[in-house]
Amino acid sequence: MTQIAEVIVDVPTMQTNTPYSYKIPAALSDQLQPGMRVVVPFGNGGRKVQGFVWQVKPDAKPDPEVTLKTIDTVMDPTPVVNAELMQLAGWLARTTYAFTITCLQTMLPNALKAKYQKWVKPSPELSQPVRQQIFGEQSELLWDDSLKPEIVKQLLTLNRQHLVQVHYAVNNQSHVKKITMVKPAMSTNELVRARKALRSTAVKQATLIDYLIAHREPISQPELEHNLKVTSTILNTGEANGWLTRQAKEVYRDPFQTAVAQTAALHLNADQEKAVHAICEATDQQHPETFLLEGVTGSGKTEVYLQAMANALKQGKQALMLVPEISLTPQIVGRVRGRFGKRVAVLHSGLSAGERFDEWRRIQRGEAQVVVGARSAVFAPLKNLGVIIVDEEHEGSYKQEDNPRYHARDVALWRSRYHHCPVVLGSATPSLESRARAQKNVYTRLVLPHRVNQQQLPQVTVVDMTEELRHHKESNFSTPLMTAIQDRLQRGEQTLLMLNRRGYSSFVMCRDCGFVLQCPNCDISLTLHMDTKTMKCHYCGHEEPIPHICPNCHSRHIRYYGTGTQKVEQELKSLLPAARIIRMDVDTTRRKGAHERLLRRFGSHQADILLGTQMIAKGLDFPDVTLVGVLNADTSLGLPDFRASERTFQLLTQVSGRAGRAEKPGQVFIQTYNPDHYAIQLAKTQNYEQFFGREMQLRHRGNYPPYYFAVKLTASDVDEHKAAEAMVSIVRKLKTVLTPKAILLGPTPSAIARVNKRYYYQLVIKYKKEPQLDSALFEILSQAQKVSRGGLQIAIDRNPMSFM
Ligand SMILES: Nc1ncnc2c1ncn2[C@@H]1O[C@H](COP(=O)(O)OP(=O)(O)OP(=O)(O)O)[C@@H](O)[C@H]1O
Ligand SMILES: [Zn+2]
Ligand SMILES: [Zn+2]
Repeated sequence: MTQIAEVIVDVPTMQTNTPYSYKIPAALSDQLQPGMRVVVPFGNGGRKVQGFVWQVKPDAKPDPEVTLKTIDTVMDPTPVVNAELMQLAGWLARTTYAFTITCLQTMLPNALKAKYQKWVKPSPELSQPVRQQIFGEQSELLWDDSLKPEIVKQLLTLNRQHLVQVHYAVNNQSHVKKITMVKPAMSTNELVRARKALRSTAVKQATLIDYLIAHREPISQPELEHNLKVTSTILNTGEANGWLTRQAKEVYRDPFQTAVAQTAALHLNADQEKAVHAICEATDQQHPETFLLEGVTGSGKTEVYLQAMANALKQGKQALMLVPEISLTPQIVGRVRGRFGKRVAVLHSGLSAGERFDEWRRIQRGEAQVVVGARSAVFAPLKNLGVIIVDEEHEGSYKQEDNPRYHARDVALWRSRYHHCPVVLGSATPSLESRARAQKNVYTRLVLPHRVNQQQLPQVTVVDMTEELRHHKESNFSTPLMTAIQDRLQRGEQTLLMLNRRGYSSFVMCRDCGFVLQCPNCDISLTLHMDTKTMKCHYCGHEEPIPHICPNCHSRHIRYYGTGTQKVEQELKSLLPAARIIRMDVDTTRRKGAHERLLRRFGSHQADILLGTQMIAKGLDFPDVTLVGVLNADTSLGLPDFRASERTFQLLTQVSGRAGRAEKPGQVFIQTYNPDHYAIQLAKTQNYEQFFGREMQLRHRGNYPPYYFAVKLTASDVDEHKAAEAMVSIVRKLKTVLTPKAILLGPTPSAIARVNKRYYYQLVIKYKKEPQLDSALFEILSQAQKVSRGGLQIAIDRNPMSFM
């Protein structure tokens, strides 16, 4: 009998969902558990790859015909993926058309992801002079970016001639941070004796012994050195003389730069009370119920979440709260920390890899009971969930755009079934999908129809910009909005101005020939960035200097078009020289913590106006903001996508909701060229229910989600022909398995047909029930794997956020 482990291996060019069998070496025989990472040989070259133990079979009877390879080493003392997450990975792979290995890696912090080092070593046949020239005295060489191109070229040739051998090593990147702790190693009496034996000139040593006599508890070395003003040399002496011992202690990196004041639970109003009660009951009865918490902006949804989470903790359970792009909502994180203090772990992309790894370990070891995080935090290894919150559940950022293309909301629902705990989906503007499910009683609807403290919703005015443009030219500000801003400045109240970023970036155009500078790699024009004085491509990152002469006709009449946030800021400064403005966009928030700093400055009244992109629309709760202006409501409306109206309505409602949240009433101006569009008209009255009814009718008529399911397939290749051909043959294949009721859109070139030198073709399938679709898609995927070395890539996106 042999001990065998089924291992999911990490081989990008040969992915499959089937695990490979490996022999377990005797040394690991009763150590190996599912969910541990291992290093295994793979393929004929004996190349080393990382894998996850999927299953351990203690008494397998392997096929005698097959010689099994043996596991090299194990990388973890305990499993890094627990039983629940293993099961979840399998489910994700099946439902998102992804590979299990990709799913497993997505669940783990980056520090635990495989990193490979390529090493090269000389074969015995390699001549001594060449060996000396390339390797010197080293027995092998790390093959990385630092190698000179000549050497790389030479190595490639030698490799083909089998005169050198390349092998891969798996690198463990999970560094645990440690500090040195110092503590006395002698009894007080012994230390007193040692003190007496010192020469009178040994002042520093005397200080150290005095300290050790007075303090028996360990202290960190840096702290001790700082307190006593001694150097490490003195501590070395102390250790050599046996006065003290030093020991490394594991510490966590602290991702929080600021402390927050503790808060107590607020007294709930009747609607909040009802909601909290329902959620707590589901937690207490271990009922995996899904709640849709539909509460207007400023209705106190956060307080409902906090009290539901507190109840879960009281039951000895844990709570998970997802927020969209957390770095964008530091206020929310502050509130959770204010209520639960050190029990909170935070996971988001703003953390360094080390900080993230430490937060993850605190969760895994059960040291954190509350987790707040963005999309991928839905995989936090909490073992005993009592409630899951998905705040702003309609947000598109919960859907991952790359493999595995999962939606965090779906994962949250899966985990709720696993843990038998409720999920709360909260929003002022729920996604149509969720609201439709509540309609069918699949979800339980909870409603907070009023703002807390009986405050009114803000008064919204829609400004017709075509009309405005007749009076004055080319300003970003209509007269009523400008008057309102001036009024706020006089009263010392604050203003929020939002610029709809999409399709609103600046570009340059030649006034003589109309030439617009395009990205050489993508079908999209380059964006002007004044801070770096460059033209940038937002898709592939290409960058070049701003042209001063037209590359096409050599004219000098280049015009800088469009109004990015920078331009609006300039105009605002010239119109209102006294106003203090904070600008918030990708450029001003790139540095770590910048976002939070800017918001703190605004919150403490160091500015009158916060001007920003979509990132200021959500979650902000500033009592003195009484005016909100939307400079261009239309750009998101103009997108040729079925969700364009929904997105626009959500955005306008959310941003309007930032005004008048405390005692003072709020006012909103929405500038638009489509004043009569229903999404804008209904955002004006913040009438979600009416918008829902209207939009559902349109979706029904157009056979769109949520009435239909959808899958989007994309084929891309550097050769346009190959991409198109692949799509055509996929369509041919699909037509043989689909029922006549399925609706195919395409194949067509994607909205941006070329990105980073690759051409994209797509197909959208709308369907209600297609029993054979899944298996057909998996077959397409695995066939694409086999030919993918040629460059063709196939992507499958179930329930895509857009059809573009
Ligand atoms: N029961 C209550 N009593 C007094 N104040 C409350 C109560 N509940 C919430 N608040 C306060 O009301 C304000 C708005 O609440 P909150 O930010 O939770 O609203 P929200 O529904 O999440 O809004 P949005 O969707 O607009 O972000 C907050 O400052 C909060 O502290
Ligand atoms: Zn590009
Ligand atoms: Zn020109």
